[in-house]
Amino acid sequence: MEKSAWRKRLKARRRALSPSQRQRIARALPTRFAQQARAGKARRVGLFWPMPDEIDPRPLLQALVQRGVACYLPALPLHGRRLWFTRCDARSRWYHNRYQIPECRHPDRRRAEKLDLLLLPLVGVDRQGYRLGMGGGFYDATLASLRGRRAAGPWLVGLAYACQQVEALPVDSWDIRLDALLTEQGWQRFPAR
Ligand SMILES: Nc1nc2c(c(=O)[nH]1)N(C=O)[C@@H](CNc1ccc(C(=O)N[C@@H](CCC(=O)O)C(=O)O)cc1)CN2
Ligand SMILES: Nc1ncnc2c1ncn2[C@@H]1O[C@H](COP(=O)(O)OP(=O)(O)OP(=O)(O)O)[C@@H](O)[C@H]1O
Repeated sequence: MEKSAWRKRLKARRRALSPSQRQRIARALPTRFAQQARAGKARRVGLFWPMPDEIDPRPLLQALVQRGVACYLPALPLHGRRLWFTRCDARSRWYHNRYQIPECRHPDRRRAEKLDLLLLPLVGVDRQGYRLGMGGGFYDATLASLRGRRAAGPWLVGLAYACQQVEALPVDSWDIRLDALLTEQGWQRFPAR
């Protein structure tokens, strides 16, 4: 099956969750997140503002900011696909990007390489940690510089509903593999290559 067919199937799965299920899962994320020692130690964490049907990281964002962790949200670049990550705190100025996703402005804007941990949105993920996104190629392009020297970059953690994981997805040469996955069922670590 092609990536486009997988996207359709997996988007339908996450769309089927009820509002009360979504809310329960979102509220439990701060506790779930803290159950992994490496996550608890991260000082600079990249998250995302949810698009419709995606898992909602906002309760986690709020909990981390309160705990003094520096949190960052993706911002689309003017040209190309390499995302910026902008600090999210009381000083941030909010606006909507061209996909109507909220983004913020802040003097502290950095590249993914300069985060300790990056939570990635996804449409699907497989047993090996290969990720299927919305098809924009943004995260793949953002993380391409880390290919082969992953020790230098952030810990790459997919954040998704458990129903988004499947046995195996089609893989292209540019696809990045996740280090771990966090779902409502807990943490899963993928073996290093
Ligand atoms: N929450 C969140 N933020 C994110 C991403 C994401 O997947 N989730 N991205 C990850 O790359 C980037 C934005 N990527 C996007 C890629 C494609 C479309 C897109 O095709 N939108 C269509 C509707 C898609 C649909 O409903 O199927 C559109 O606007 O017409 C939107 C955003 C950066 N921020
Ligand atoms: N490192 C890269 N070099 C060249 N092209 C790339 C790179 N990364 C992604 N692309 C391009 O991005 C397009 C979309 O890729 P893909 O379908 O794998 O995106 P995705 O992982 O689903 O999206 P996203 O990362 O935004 O969530 C591909 O057609 C490819 O041309």
